[in-house]
Amino acid sequence: MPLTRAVLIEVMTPMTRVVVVGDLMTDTVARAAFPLAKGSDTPAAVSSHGGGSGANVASWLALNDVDVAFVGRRGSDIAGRNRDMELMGYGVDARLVMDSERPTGTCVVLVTHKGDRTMLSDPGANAALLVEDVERCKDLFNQGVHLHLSGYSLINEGSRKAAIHALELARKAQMSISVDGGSSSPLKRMGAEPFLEWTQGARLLVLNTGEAEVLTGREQPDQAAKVLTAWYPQVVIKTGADGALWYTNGRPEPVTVAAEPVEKIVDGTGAGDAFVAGFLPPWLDGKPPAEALAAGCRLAAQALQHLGARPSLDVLDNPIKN
Ligand SMILES: Nc1ncnc2c1ncn2[C@@H]1O[C@H](COP(=O)(O)OP(=O)(O)OP(=O)(O)O)[C@@H](O)[C@H]1O
Ligand SMILES: O=C(O)C(=O)C[C@H](O)[C@H](O)CO
Repeated sequence: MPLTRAVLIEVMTPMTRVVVVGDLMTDTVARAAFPLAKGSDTPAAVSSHGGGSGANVASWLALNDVDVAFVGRRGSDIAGRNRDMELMGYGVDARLVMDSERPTGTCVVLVTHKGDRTMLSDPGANAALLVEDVERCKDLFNQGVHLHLSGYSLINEGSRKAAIHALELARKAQMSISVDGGSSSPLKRMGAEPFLEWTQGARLLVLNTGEAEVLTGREQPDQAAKVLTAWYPQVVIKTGADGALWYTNGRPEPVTVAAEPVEKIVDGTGAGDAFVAGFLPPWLDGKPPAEALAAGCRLAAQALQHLGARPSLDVLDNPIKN
């Protein structure tokens, strides 16, 4: 290829390849023998980690050398500063708007010694992501770039308009779009219809089995995937210890891939987000779905083997640790 000025500029200024719009949290993980007896003083291992589904996907993508930008909102507190530094440490182009009124989102994750979990979420600043915040990052929305929208942003009423705006910008720029289901309980409270309507035009929907059942009423993931291809060209359903499946209309059966064996599950938090980050790059490169599913399962298996939703960086060991 002749080395024209245009080629040189392209080589020298790598374009953002994936834009993630979504939630950013601090996860406080407490590992203990649950359930707790009333009035008990139970020993627990408590640690603080970066979290939030959107930020998790962006971090894992950056760790895997994908040019990625993250659009979200944080508080003007130490937790927010740590999260900002952490994202930059991973190599994410972090476009965080600072909220002077709300704290950085926090999620208390209670984990049993077997790795089972319950999460208590306070979205904080995430619930105030504005249309203007997304509009300010308009430069990121270009043809050839992929938008991954964290379903939490759509489900949360406070950030919904901003999430819908991001989808509109991406559609206008003819970007490919993937959306995840957020979480089954709030999705159920919101109802399937609005979710299906707002996310029209997405090329890929990624769900766990609970979210798939909420959206379709089908308990069997393969059945749910078939129903969903009436709305989306491609559907991926994460099936926990079974692995994951991919389906597109017209195929007799979904492509399924078994989960990566994990000897000891330490903490399941963020395994689904790691799966998405593992799946997207080969999928965007046009690799066969089985290959992309396997890459998703591999990254999810990594996430299952440590505490917290994404690997920690040294920045979290600073004295300003939250
Ligand atoms: N027991 C397990 N053994 C191996 N891999 C697993 C296991 N559980 C989950 N995974 C991997 O993690 C991926 C995501 O898990 P899951 O289907 O539970 O989605 P999720 O509900 O979004 O996850 P999470 O809430 O933990 O982030 C699965 O597709 C699989 O690859
Ligand atoms: O594990 C999950 O289901 C999550 O979605 C966890 C979130 O990504 C997040 O880390 C919680 O703040």
